[in-house]
Amino acid sequence: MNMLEIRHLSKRFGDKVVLDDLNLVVEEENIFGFIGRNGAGKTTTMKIILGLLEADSGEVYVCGEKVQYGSAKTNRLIGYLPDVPEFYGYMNAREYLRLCGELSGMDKEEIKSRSKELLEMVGLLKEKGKIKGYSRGMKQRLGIAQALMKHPKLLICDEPTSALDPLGRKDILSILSKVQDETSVIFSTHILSDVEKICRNVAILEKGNIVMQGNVNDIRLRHTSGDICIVPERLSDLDAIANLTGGAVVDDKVIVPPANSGSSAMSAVLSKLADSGIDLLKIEQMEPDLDQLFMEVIGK
Ligand SMILES: Nc1ncnc2c1ncn2[C@@H]1O[C@H](COP(=O)(O)OP(=O)(O)OP(=O)(O)O)[C@@H](O)[C@H]1O
Repeated sequence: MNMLEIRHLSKRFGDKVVLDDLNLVVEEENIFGFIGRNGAGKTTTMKIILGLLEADSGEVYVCGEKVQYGSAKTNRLIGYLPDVPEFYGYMNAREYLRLCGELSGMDKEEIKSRSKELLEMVGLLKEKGKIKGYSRGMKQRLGIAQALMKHPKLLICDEPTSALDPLGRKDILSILSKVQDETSVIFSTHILSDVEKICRNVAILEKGNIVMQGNVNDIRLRHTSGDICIVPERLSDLDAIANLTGGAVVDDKVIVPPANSGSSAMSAVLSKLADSGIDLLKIEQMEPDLDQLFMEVIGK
């Protein structure tokens, strides 16, 4: 079943078109990366999915159920972590989760056991202090726990790592990796290295539309330049390798473009080097990282 289906969604604010006939399907899966630069329309899309914002046209389905603007019915299926989660600072984490559980109609025992389980998962079980003393990373972790209280089928996280330092980001990524066993996650961000670490599939939102979508590894393979990078054990062998393969010396490696190595690039290069007696540290086909791809697809 599709966790999320967006059909022909359009939204403008005044004259500004933010979403322009947007179509997107997120299947039941692990972690889906929703990528777009600042102002691309990620938060707008999420607010429409949550029924908090009215679309001009188009439809959104969560687990096959149609989202109605102003109705919270489909939100029982969704856990939401906003980009800047708000809390009652005078409470501690346990009190806050208890309040969230009570407001959503969970019974006492369930609240107790689920809170304990989630606080343990996000590393806050032993934290007794008030939320007002929490770091941003701790608040994001508590936000994830709160969003998961009612075992949602889909967790939507709006830029959960953007304001965090590298350690805080690492914590959140590792928590989301654990969450995926139980819940599909949509993870919006403009930090592509985070996406590469945990997402299997991605969609890139640009100018109100999805300009690229698919499996991260397939996308990388599709866009590989075919260049082969060769790193010799001895730098003195660089020129000899370049001569044998038709490549060029770049810093401490040789880059062989595919045109010089025929259709089966790697085996052609390997056979040219086979009898040379040159020892190699590394030989690999180069793949672009998501940052490069992102710049390519948004035309920068
Ligand atoms: N209520 C509003 N009224 C007018 N313009 C709005 C409103 N909400 C969003 N916008 C505009 O819509 C565009 C998309 O905003 P949105 O917050 O969805 O982007 P985003 O991809 O989430 O960006 P960011 O990464 O900066 O959060 C922006 O140009 C923003 O200024």
